[in-house]
Amino acid sequence: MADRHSIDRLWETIEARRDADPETSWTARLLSLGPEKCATKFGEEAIEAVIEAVKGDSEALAREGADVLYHFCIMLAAGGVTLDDVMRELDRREGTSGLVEKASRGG
Ligand SMILES: N=c1c2ncn([C@@H]3O[C@H](COP(=O)(O)OP(=O)(O)OP(=O)(O)O)[C@@H](O)[C@H]3O)c2ncn1[C@@H]1O[C@H](COP(=O)(O)O)[C@@H](O)[C@H]1O
Repeated sequence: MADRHSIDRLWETIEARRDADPETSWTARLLSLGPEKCATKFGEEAIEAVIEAVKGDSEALAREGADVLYHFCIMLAAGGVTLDDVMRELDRREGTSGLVEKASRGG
């Protein structure tokens, strides 16, 4: 099983690559393109994962899922949002059913 904290290490790597040479780092190259391009790239990767999910190819979905998580972190980093910000929001929601939350909004 993957280390629970591998996404934390990935985030640290992304932050460390922020000012790296775009010729030698894909991360630095993506971030140098700006928030819009990074968000577009995330959307493309998400669609590739959707395609594998619909096809029912679980190995391909796991690979595309990794691409999605990496490019999600890139989009956050480009937009000035940290992984901790997202985790704090998840923590805040922990224990509240989506059904209860939706009902509280009249849904
Ligand atoms: N997790 C990743 C990771 N996941 C995906 N990718 C790259 O994201 C790129 C996606 O580009 P493309 O859209 O061209 O590829 P594609 O999705 O296959 O699309 P098509 O070829 O079908 O068009 C590929 O080059 C992948 O290698 C990643 N690049 C880097 N990382 C992590 O980031 C670290 C730092 O990488 P560098 O910044 O490159 O040093 C690495 O050590 C990894 O831990």
